Amino acid sequence: TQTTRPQRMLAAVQKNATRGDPRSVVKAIDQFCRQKEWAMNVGDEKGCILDSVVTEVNPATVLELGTYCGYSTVRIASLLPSNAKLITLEFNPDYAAIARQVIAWAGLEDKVQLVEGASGDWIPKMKEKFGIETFDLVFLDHWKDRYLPDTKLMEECGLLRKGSILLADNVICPGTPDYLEYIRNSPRYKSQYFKSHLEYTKVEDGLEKSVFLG
Ligand SMILES: Cc1ccc(Cc2cc(O)c(O)c(C(=O)NC/C=C/[C@H]3O[C@@H](n4cnc5c(N)ncnc54)[C@H](O)[C@@H]3O)c2)cc1
Ligand SMILES: [Mg+2]
Repeated sequence: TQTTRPQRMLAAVQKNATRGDPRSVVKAIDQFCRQKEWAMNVGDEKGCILDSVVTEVNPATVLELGTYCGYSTVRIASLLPSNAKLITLEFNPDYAAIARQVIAWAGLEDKVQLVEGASGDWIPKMKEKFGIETFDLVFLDHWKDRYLPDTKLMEECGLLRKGSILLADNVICPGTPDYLEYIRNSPRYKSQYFKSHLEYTKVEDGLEKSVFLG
């Protein structure tokens, strides 16, 4: 029977990466996507920008929207201080199952809580279910038409504090026009665009980093 692309990506990790070595997991996925099959991971070029933002923020609490196969989950978690917590939401059970194994291969399961469910359902439960007051960093990389509603939901649920950072993937390609318009014109955010390329291609894309001003 035919395997899926995420299954083939996981096989590449288990074949080429060293257990417990997050950087080798990231490298194995990037090699798979460059040499074998393109997949919608944030990738190595935008991944370096992600790494620099995570390092600069040094967050104690991180929310990732859209785990997919766990590539950015591993990148982020590998840079977190020991007591930090990364919650990642994924509503596709097949992707979630692959991501759990990728995260485990990297040896990061203690830093990551993968929640199988929809962001719209789980954002309002963050305080009661996980004891989260606010998020220091949010990485948005799920369906592009959910960036804006979920950002408004996080505001309404009081999950953002003065200084919380939102980092959004794909603001050019596929594009998130309504989110960009809102976040760049809202007096409650200070935004900065990091020009880059769509993962594994020469097409323009970029990350939008926004600071919540309270
Ligand atoms: C035209 C065109 C097409 C594709 C591309 C290339 C391209 C490049 C990229 O970096 C991309 O991130 C994407 C992209 O579409 N990403 C969507 C990613 C979704 C993942 O998140 C999951 N999910 C989606 N909504 C939710 C939700 N509410 N709650 C919980 N999980 C959710 C899904 O289950 C997937 O695991 C596409 C470029 C241009
Ligand atoms: Mg993306």
